[in-house]
Amino acid sequence: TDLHTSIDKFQFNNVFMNASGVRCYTKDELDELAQSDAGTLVTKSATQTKRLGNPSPRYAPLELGSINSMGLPNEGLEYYLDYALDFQKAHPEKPIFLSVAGLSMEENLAMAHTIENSDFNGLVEFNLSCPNVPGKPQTGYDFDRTQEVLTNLFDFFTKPAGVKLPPYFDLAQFDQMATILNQFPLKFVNSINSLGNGLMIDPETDTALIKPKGGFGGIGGAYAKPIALANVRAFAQRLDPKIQLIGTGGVTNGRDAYDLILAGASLVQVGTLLQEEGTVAFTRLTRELRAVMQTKGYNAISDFRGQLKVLS
Ligand SMILES: O=C(O)c1[nH]c(=O)[nH]c(=O)c1I
Repeated sequence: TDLHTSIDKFQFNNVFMNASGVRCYTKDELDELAQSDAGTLVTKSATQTKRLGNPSPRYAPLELGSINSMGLPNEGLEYYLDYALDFQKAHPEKPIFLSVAGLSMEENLAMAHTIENSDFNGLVEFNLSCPNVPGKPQTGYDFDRTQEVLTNLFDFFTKPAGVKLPPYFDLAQFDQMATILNQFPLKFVNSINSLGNGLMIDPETDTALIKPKGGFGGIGGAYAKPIALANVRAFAQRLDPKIQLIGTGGVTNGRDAYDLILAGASLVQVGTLLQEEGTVAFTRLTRELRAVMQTKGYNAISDFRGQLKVLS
């Protein structure tokens, strides 16, 4: 069994990669991802200039996942673009993802121009779903703004791109969002980002676990699995087949990854598990996914991608 997969013209030798924001802030972290069994990597969502983000404690592991309110700390777009340009020279066989998360439409368009005018030849992930910047509502929950940002973006942007979406919880929202996304030359949709604005409590002190926003933060890990599966499946059923799915959320073992692929995912991103287990998680996930595929008699990801059955 092999785990090679593709998005558009880009080939990957393994279906696993990191979720943006996890172990991908610095060159050293990115190099460690590149040296792991992951098929590729994505950089931390960038803003035009370096950000320190929210005050700590801003991340906490939970019994069934994690809570984070990092607040978009990052080294700035130039840092990650420089890394990407060096990386593609050294590893032409491994296309990577550059994630951007502008705090305004103007910032997103300015960063898109910078990337468009560069020699970057990988894929760009426009993060429309950061839940943790105080005072900044998520673009992904504002359909008119999403339509506007994508319209202005694709007026000039020609490099391969996709969007990172928040979880939706209503079928009418899947319909509305898919109708918008189908209007644009997107190569992929990455679903889901963390479950926005969760809250967890320290039992010793009756205090919110993390500091920012009175303890409100995005929830990841096993808590997110059923929502991630539904979002990937809903968009796979609604999007133009030219737009492929990246599945993110709730991957703790090979079977969780298998399920996201059944739902329609062409790549599987790992967040909380990677944060807690380290890049060795990709070795275990690869072994476990191969084992599930073997049991089912599948040799390739394409044998079962999107083949979720329903009861008739
Ligand atoms: O707080 C963050 O930095 C963050 N945290 C998340 O859980 N998702 C995001 O897209 C971002 I930009």
